[in-house]
Amino acid sequence: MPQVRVSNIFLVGPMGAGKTTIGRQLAELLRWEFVDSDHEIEARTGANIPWIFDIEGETGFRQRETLVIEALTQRQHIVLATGGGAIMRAENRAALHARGTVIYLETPVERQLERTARDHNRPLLQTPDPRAKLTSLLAERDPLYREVAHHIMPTERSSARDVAFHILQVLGLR
Ligand SMILES: Nc1ncnc2c1ncn2[C@@H]1O[C@H](COP(=O)(O)OP(=O)(O)OP(=O)(O)O)[C@@H](O)[C@H]1O
Ligand SMILES: O=C(O)C1=C[C@@H](O)[C@@H](O)[C@H](O)C1
Ligand SMILES: [Mg+2]
Repeated sequence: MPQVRVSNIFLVGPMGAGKTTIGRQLAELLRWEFVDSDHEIEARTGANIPWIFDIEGETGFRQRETLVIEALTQRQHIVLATGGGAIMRAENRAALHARGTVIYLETPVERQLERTARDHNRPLLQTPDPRAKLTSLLAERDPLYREVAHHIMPTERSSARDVAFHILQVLGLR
């Protein structure tokens, strides 16, 4: 089968999977532009994510997210870190799958908890039991991450740097 040329890399996965961290490193290694859909939503709205959730609810945030995914996936040679819930809408999954190579950063709940413990910018984790929340989100979303992905990369036992190199290797980019 002829190798398909990779023109974009889209990272999907749960909170704390390392999408932002690994995405930045990939972009640097490839000399491509790095874009983070959460940051883009904040920049376009002029408000941070907790504020958007407070004022517009999760539904308002998801509408903004779909507009941003639709716009960003039309670019070329970008590494895009998506928000953890970006795969919830079928239209987002369709745009991601068709317009780039989608990598699922597969990460167990224990690692997600460790990696998100010090950060309060994730409204869905402002709950008395973040472990239970991450567990139920992953149960609901894991099938969708798998559905949209072209490749699945475990992040549990590797540093962000090693995951980035492994992705380049799998995609034949180094
Ligand atoms: N493979 C890894 N090993 C150890 N730590 C990691 C790894 N990947 C990311 N981290 C660390 O975990 C934290 C969360 O990572 P990051 O913000 O990149 O996750 P994310 O997937 O973008 O989350 P979100 O969906 O909430 O935006 C950061 O402090 C980062 O340095
Ligand atoms: O998992 C989620 O639904 C979210 C993840 C973050 O990246 C942000 O997009 C927001 O906090 C929602
Ligand atoms: Mg992120």
